[in-house]
Amino acid sequence: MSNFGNQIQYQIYATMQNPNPNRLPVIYEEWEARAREILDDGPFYYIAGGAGGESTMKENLQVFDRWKITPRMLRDVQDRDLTVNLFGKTAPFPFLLAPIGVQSIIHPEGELASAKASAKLGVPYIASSASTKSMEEIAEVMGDAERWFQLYWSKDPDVTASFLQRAEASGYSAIVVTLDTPMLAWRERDLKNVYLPFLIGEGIGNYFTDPAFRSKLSTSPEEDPTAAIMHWAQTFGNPGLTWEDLGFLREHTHLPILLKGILHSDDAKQAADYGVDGVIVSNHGGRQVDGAVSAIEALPDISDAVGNQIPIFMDSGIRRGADVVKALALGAKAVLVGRPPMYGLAVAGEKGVKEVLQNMIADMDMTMALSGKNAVTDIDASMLTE
Ligand SMILES: Cc1cc2nc3c(=O)[nH]c(=O)nc-3n(C[C@H](O)[C@H](O)[C@H](O)COP(=O)(O)O)c2cc1C
Ligand SMILES: O=C(O)C(=O)c1ccccc1
Repeated sequence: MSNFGNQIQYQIYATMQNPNPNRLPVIYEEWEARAREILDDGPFYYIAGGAGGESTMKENLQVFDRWKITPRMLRDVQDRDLTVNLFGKTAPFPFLLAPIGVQSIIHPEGELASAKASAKLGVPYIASSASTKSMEEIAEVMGDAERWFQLYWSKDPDVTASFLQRAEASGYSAIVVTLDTPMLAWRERDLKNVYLPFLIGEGIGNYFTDPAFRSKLSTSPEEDPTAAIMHWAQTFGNPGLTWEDLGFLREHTHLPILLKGILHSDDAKQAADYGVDGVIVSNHGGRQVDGAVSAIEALPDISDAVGNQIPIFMDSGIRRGADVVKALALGAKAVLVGRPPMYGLAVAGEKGVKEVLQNMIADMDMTMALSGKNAVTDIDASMLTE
């Protein structure tokens, strides 16, 4: 039990008595604006941009406003419980760090900085297949802190099997299989800026260190990086996959398997029928299908369909504490945060990631308390009206 939000709020006001002109932002939009000042066009828009005309990306934020919380009074919210049970382990908060590739384009320390910040807070870190640092390097800086591995299911089954084996060996405790990105979408900003991080050798740390990947090259990535990058580009995604292929993953890992990118309740049902351990309702931050339904809009149907069978997670548009409360009320067990901590990374490295996460947790805690709930697990749809 805690009053996390009050403590963070107190800390902020305590330092304000000694104002520092270089203080880190508090407001989400200011983090984004500071990141914009720091990063060049290519990397900034790689992060901030979406697919096509970015209508889904905008919708991801706007749809949260359709739902209203009706706060309840006199319900003893002094000591609150923010913990959630994730596959048999207690997580301190209903938050995970979303898998984000190529963090070296944001900060020189890349994934190591965000992984360390997550580890310090106890927020599970989901390492992307497309990390610039290898999954083993990330694991090393995290000690025994909770971490999951996000799989981009390669066209080469040997590479997929090798990634699963390496993830289990280096202490990752769940596999997140991202299904919405068998290829990168039409992203106008990146095409305009002629910017694709992989072509300059960023975001392929897991592949260049992988024995199965290396065994398919006639010259090593160190001798001929261009050939290795070309081979990566040809095998990175697999648009030929079907539901029947899920058995391959089960054969190659003992870890819980979650499917990321689910937006239709029939797909969620199919996932549950295939024995998958969880789903992540997500439209990839509006980066894949422009015009796709927002994740928060898709969540209630999916919760109705499979909520009592498997845990449901959600991302795409979480910016503030109230967004988290609404997502939990609509059926998510926990949320993934993506762009906000990445702006923190751009502005202040590890410290920035920690600050963004901590403030969002504090905001969530206080919104929950002021709405009349003293435990994350008590948050339900009765709090909301449309
Ligand atoms: C720069 C960037 C890179 C991403 N890389 C990955 C990735 O490697 N794997 C993945 O599953 N999702 C990736 N995502 C999607 C996030 O995991 C998450 O779904 C998305 O950021 C949620 O939207 P939001 O950040 O706007 O809330 C990426 C997102 C961004 C912004
Ligand atoms: O940019 C992305 O959204 C993404 O998911 C990705 C895909 C491949 C490599 C790096 C990131």
